[in-house]
Amino acid sequence: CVSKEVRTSDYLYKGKGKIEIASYDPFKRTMEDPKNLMMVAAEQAQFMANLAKLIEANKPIEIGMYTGYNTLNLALVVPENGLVVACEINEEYVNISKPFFKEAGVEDKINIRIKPAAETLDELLTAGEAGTFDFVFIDADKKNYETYYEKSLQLVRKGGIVAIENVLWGGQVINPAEDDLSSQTIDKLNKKLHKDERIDLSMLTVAGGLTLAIKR
Ligand SMILES: C[S@@+](CC[C@H](N)C(=O)[O-])C[C@H]1O[C@@H](n2cnc3c(N)ncnc32)[C@H](O)[C@@H]1O
Repeated sequence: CVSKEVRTSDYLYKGKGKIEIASYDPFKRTMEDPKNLMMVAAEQAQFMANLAKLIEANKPIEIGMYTGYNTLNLALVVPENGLVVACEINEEYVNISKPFFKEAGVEDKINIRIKPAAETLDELLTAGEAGTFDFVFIDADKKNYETYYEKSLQLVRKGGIVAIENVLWGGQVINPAEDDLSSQTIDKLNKKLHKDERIDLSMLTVAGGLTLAIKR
């Protein structure tokens, strides 16, 4: 999520950290939304786009698109024949995203699916697309994180990356309260990943905590 402390972020954004497309700045537009803390930090979006570029991703998935800032970053690095599948449940957010996808000239590289993300992932699996995706960014409802992780791991190829956002959840994962289901779910998933032989794991203290699970 975006840090409330903007000074160091502003310093990082100077140069190539942040996307501004002609007159339309998706980051600025999203900052006008009351839920803007949900947006990924610009330096994190940049990092993940570079990572996707590094592994030559041409089929990423974003689970929880919100206003599309990170999806746009991904769409800009996939090749001409690439396609980002963007999962979002809230049509209002999708409508905010569309003008800047169009202005950036990447609207044809983004397949927005407005429905619960688990359904979209099942559709992709049923369509025989297991093992064909390169990069998944999980950033939606916490209670379904484990489901998203399992389905994503099936969908990515060997060497593909499943990135998971907010894995430190404000530090609450260290000792989750009894009534804090989100922290408990994330903590359980973090512990599972530490023992998961199907992946190589890297957990970064970027923003709210970012896990990179690389499929073996
Ligand atoms: C933290 S925001 C995503 C931020 C976005 N990745 C970005 O970087 O700007 C989480 C989003 O997930 C969406 N969401 C919540 N539950 C969902 C579900 N079951 N399926 C699809 N999207 C969902 C919310 O509407 C919200 O827009």
